[in-house]
Amino acid sequence: MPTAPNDVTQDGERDRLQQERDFYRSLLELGARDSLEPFLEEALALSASMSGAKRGYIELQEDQRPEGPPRFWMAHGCYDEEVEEIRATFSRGVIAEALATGQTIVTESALRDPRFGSRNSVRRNRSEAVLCAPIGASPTLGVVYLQDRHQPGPFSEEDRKRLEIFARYLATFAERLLTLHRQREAADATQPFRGRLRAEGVIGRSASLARVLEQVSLVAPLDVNVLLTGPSGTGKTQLARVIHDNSPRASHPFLELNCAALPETLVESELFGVLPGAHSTASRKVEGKVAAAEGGTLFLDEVGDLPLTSQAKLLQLLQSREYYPLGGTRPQRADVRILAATNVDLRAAVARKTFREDLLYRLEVLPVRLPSLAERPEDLLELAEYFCASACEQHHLPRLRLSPGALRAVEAAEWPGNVRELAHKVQAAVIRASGEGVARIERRHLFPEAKGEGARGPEPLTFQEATRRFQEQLLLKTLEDTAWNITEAASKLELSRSHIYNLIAAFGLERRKP
Ligand SMILES: Nc1ncnc2c1ncn2[C@@H]1O[C@H](COP(=O)(O)OP(=O)(O)OP(=O)(O)O)[C@@H](O)[C@H]1O
Repeated sequence: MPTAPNDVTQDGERDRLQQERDFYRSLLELGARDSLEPFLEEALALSASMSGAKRGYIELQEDQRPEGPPRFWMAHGCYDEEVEEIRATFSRGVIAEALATGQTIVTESALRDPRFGSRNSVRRNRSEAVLCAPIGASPTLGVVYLQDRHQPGPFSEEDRKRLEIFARYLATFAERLLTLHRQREAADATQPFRGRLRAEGVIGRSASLARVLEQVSLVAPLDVNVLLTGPSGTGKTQLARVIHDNSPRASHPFLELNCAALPETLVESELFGVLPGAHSTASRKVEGKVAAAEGGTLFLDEVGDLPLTSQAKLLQLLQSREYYPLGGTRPQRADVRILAATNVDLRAAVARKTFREDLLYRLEVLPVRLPSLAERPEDLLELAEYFCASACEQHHLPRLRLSPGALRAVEAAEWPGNVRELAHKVQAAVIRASGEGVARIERRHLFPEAKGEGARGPEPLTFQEATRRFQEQLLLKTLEDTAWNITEAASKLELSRSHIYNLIAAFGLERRKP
């Protein structure tokens, strides 16, 4: 039966109302964000889906310095590795104009627009339809920049009005988040020492970590031995590397020897090398780690497991800077800095006579103690988010996020294996969640072994959450089945295309790389 014109109008109105409802719901979720990265990502996806834009870019200028590079930015509609390139080619001319004037820029074709057509970035990027709205007015906090529509043609007047209203909301949210960010940065106790050190991979902002970085900044430039102590998995090896990287020896080798991983008979040949004829199987010269680290740093992990005979030889090396390779009769000179680490109490080992006291004094000229995670709970969430992002990058997965429930579970759990255990748990959760095709890591992905309620128990599913997950999985499957053809997916699911875009943004779905 043909549809009556009235029905068509009613359908259109219903669709419009539904879209509006979806939009305000997404806006509410956006307003509840408390960190900048997910906020920018969702804000941009929403702006793009609202206007049917293929690509987009959003930036916030923290200090209102339009001439400097933006502190926070995000691109949409491209893979991670394309972002840098795209960011460089997005029209700086259009963005700069919107930032400087506080006015929305809309053009059918930036390429043919006399205001922008001569700009290199516009020509390189062959920018056609562009819509760029400032976020906030006096001061302008940033811009949302949209380019190229899924449908041919320019952005409409309606698109412009909607983006301007949206940018007004964004300004309020962004201001709150920038203030929060500034407060957090001010609360970062490690900040004063990070300026003096190259320690980018060392995550955390607690006062205990700051003390460690302070000590490291003092010992790194000096040519003294350092003993790193602290429980297993707290970052001793990582810190040894930081000491080396920040020392005058940084351009020379950094070598590591795990004293516990080798049988007693091999430790010395690994350390000092072997000359031909040293024993029945030594037919050629084997270089030891001390020689290989010449001019650089040798890190002895689990030094407490070094056999007593090797301890005597190490002591000789530390005292005289000389050593004998196995089978050698002439001493070799060595220019090597020794860093050592232990997670056992070496004083107790001295008392048991399994570790030489004179060696301990030589090694711990400057001891640095790494705190356990329990001593710095304020670093937990940042570490978890960092390991989540690096696992996604390492496994070439779309960017997953830890749900609020998962983050609460991280805080509530105990981490006897410290940072290493946390890193492994988060990595496993990333793999489980991506295997299920969901975009958020839940508590059950982190602690699948836990049964029942409690800190590590699986999250009880509300009807609403179960429905949300079902929708997310169904949408993702349909998108994959249709090779992300939005029109086809919309027709299969009997939804409007804009509804599909809204859902993609709301669930944070991203197309997997082929
Ligand atoms: N503050 C940190 N920021 C980021 N990663 C960290 C941090 N601390 C530790 N890690 C990571 O945790 C893992 C374990 O750290 P590391 O091997 O340095 O610990 P360790 O104290 O030497 O352990 P062990 O005593 O077992 O030798 C490594 O992958 C390391 O990169």
